[in-house]
Amino acid sequence: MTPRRTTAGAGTRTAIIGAGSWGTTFGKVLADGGAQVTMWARRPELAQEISEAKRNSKYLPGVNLPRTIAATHEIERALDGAEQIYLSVPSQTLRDNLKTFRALLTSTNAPIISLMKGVERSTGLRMSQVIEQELECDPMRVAVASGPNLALEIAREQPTAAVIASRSQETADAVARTARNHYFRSFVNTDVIGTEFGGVLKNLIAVAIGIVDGVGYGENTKASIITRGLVEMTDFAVANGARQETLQGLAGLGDLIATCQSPLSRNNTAGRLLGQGYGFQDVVKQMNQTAEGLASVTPILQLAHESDVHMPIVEQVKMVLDGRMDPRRIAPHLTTDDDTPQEERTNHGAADGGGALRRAFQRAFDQFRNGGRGAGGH
Ligand SMILES: NC(=O)C1=CN([C@@H]2O[C@H](COP(=O)(O)OP(=O)(O)OC[C@H]3O[C@@H](n4cnc5c(N)ncnc54)[C@H](O)[C@@H]3O)[C@@H](O)[C@H]2O)C=CC1
Ligand SMILES: O=C(CO)COP(=O)(O)O
Repeated sequence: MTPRRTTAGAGTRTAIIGAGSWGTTFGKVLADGGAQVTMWARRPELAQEISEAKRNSKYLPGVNLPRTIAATHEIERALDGAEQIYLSVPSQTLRDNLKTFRALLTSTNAPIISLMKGVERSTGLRMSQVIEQELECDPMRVAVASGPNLALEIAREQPTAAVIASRSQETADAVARTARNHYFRSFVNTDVIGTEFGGVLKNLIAVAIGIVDGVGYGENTKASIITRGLVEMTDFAVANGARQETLQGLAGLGDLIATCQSPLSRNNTAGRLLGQGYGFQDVVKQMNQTAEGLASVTPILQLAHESDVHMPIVEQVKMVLDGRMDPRRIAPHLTTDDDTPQEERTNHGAADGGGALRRAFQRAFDQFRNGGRGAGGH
């Protein structure tokens, strides 16, 4: 079947900063949707391979990239005339990259879209917050993309969906029209917090699932951890300003299923090595791609503590990473939990006595008070 070339985003000039597996795959998604794509690769030889051979053999072996895709190691060329700018570097390197490229990124009003799924280890900030802080830019210019998006499957043009979130509906819509083709469809929402935390938190549950796999436990244990993991994700995200329904969508449940089920997942793979008894340092050495969950565990638990959210599964991941717990003891609940029967509760609005409702009113009041802009929490 001749792929139907979407017209909505056709011709949009896009730049992608980061030529790893996801940046390169997303460049293919955009180019296959008719956008003009110029990638920035740190290494000149990688830029050359992408531009000339239309390959990225290290990250996407066997995948032919669109003939129209270009790449350069010169950031000025990559950003020249870009109408949309996508960021796809490891989360822990974002701030330094923004500092390096600040002048170029602040000399344009092009939307900046985060493709990343981590929180900054030193501050606990989400990627959109780091962008807004480092560039001192209008939050309405910033969007994030997330969802069940294992890069290699998408690079092989297997159909999937994503969600584009921005506080600006117009920005989200414009990006979704560009990030769309016959095998990739973007939905939109305005819950940046929920969309980002969905992508960050599913990585932590995926590490737990990998541990279970490495230990050799079966589907019951995995299903219990995925189910209770979604409760932890939603409790945490709602307590930090997200909308509950976002965690039940593509960026939460959807991505959790994909990442927990797939051997393609780097977080799942890292967990499996831990479950097999490898120490944290050995796991890091063996991972030749980014496993964001390993760096997000500590800042997320710090944020959970500050927002009084109990995350027994994530706490166990931390204990395994620190060598304080035998991976074979991992369970959907902390074995140190008291033995009082716990209500299963999946309605997160009740998690904190209706606090979610109170926060929704607070957010509306903040937006009213700030002339339509949200509270500092975006
Ligand atoms: N790979 C996937 O399936 C997906 C990944 N993501 C997210 O995309 C983001 C990027 O990850 P991947 O592309 O998967 O990682 P990767 O490990 O495949 O590639 C990382 C890229 O960043 C480059 N890099 C490393 N240090 C850098 C620095 N200091 N400055 C600039 N570039 C640097 C590497 O050379 C490499 O090209 C992560 O936040 C990840 O969670 C999101 C959806 C899917
Ligand atoms: O985010 C992803 C799928 O949506 C990729 O997951 P990993 O980072 O665990 O490989």
